[in-house]
Amino acid sequence: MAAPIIEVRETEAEVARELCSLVAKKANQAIEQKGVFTVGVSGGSLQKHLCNGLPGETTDWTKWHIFFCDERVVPFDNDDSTYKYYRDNLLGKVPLPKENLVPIDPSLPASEAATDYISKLRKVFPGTELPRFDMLLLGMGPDGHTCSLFPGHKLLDVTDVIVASITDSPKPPPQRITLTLPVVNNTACAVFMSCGESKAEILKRVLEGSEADPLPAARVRPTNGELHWFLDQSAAKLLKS
Ligand SMILES: O=C(O)[C@H](O)[C@@H](O)[C@H](O)[C@H](O)COP(=O)(O)O
Repeated sequence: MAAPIIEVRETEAEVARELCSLVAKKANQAIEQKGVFTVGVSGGSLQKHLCNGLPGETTDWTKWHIFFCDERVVPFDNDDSTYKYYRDNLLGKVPLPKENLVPIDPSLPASEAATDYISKLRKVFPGTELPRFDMLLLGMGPDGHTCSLFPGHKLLDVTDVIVASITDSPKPPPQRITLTLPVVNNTACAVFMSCGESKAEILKRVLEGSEADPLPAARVRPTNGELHWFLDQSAAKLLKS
C-alpha cells in the first residue's frame, strides 16, 4: 500500500489544472499500454473542473470509458443527476463516443439499478475478478464521505458486490448507487480533489488521524496502486507539512 502523494497548490484553479493534466497523462499511458482508459468520475465540484479542464488536454477520447463512482438514482433531466452534468458539459465538447459515458438506469429502483450497473461494468471488465479501474476521481464531503460511502454506514462493509445501492443516504437524494470499497481499493490510481477552508479539519482527520473506525475517505488506500490528494492551501492549512 503506497503512501498518499499530497499535492498542494495556492488556488483551486491551479489544483484543477494539475488534476486534469494528471488525468490526461494516465489516460495516455493506459491507451498506449492496452488501448483503453477506464475511469470513474464523481459529482461535486470535481465535475465542473473536469468538464472545464479536460477538453484542453490532448488525448484519444475514443478510447476512454467513463463510469460513475457513485450516482444519484434520479431521472436524467434532474439537476441532481451526475450523468446529466457530464452529458451536458463534456459530451459534445470532446469526441468521446456517447456510449462510452456509461449511465445508470434511473428508471429502476436503486437495488436493481446497482445490479444493472454491474452488468454495464462487466462489459468492460469481463469475468468475475474485481474490476481494476485505471483511475478513480473522487471528492470528499465535509463528513468524510466519498462515493456514496458514508461514515458509520453498513455499506462500508460490503465486499460481495462491486456496486451497491443505498436508499437512506444521509445526504439527499437518498437513493443512490456506489462502487464498493474493494473496487475502489483495486484501482491503479485513486485521486481526490478537495479545496476550501471548510475541508481543513476533516482532511486533517483523514490524512493524519489514527481513528479505530476510519472515515470513508481514509479507507481509500489502493492495495496495489497510487493514491493522490490534490489540495489547495486553504484545505491543507492544518496539515503538518
Ligand atoms: O454525491 C454527492 O452528494 C456529492 O457529489 C458529494 O459526494 C461530493 O462529491 C462531495 O461532497 C465533495 O464535493 P465538493 O468537492 O464539491 O466539496
